[in-house]
Amino acid sequence: MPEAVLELEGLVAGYGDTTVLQGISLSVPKGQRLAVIGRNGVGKTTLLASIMGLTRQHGGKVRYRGHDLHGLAPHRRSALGLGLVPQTRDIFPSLSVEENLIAGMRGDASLDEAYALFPRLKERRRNGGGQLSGGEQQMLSIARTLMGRPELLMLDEPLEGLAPVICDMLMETFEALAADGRHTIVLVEQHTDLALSFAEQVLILDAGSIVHAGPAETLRLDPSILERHVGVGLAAPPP
Ligand SMILES: Nc1ncnc2c1ncn2[C@@H]1O[C@H](COP(=O)(O)OP(=O)(O)OP(=O)(O)O)[C@@H](O)[C@H]1O
Repeated sequence: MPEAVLELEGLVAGYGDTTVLQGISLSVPKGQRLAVIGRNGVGKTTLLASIMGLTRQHGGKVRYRGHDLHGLAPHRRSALGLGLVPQTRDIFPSLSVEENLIAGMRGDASLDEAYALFPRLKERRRNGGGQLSGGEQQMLSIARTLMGRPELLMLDEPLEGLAPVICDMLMETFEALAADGRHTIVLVEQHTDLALSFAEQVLILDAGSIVHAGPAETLRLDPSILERHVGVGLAAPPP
């Protein structure tokens, strides 16, 4: 059994006095690709934000490589190896692409590496973050997070609002990151078909609780589980 990179035990967390996550337990082994799906507002973003230390933890435990993260600020969690690409694509609009990347750098991370992953960013390196298209901003947000050398990479709806050709390119990038042996990936995604084709394991959240957990294959073979918990089936395969 590979070592667990991330373990949650009865995590209760939310915003101020309000609890959103109602006791989440999970274990993510090193190198796994986990997808988290569920209807709008069920707590997917709150789950990633809580692992990163951006919400109030009311109870339970978050462990990264066996270390209890309770009370640790987000930047300390980044330094340990956690990385979040937020839904809001947090980039500095007034800094250039290159300056954004440099701001996120840690250890032996290099600009060449970011540009090899996303050649488009090299072409746009002198442009301001705010001048980029939605797809380029997402590339920059992902590349900036990778500059922090995360071992646990959490992606919050990275395809939202992007053209299909960009979605395909980003999914290929996630495949490559998952295959390089250095990343454990947690993907929150509304495109259920893409999430299931990427992931090995899937969690379905509803009202802040896990209502289904298991291999992606189970959901591909029995889409009624998705219909029950997410309200959508899978797209029919092409003829
Ligand atoms: N900053 C916040 N302060 C207070 N409540 C919040 C905050 N952010 C989210 N919530 C609430 O927490 C609940 C879960 O929201 P969350 O964004 O985690 O859901 P989600 O599953 O990611 O939804 P979506 O798919 O729409 O992004 C919702 O009821 C939402 O209104």
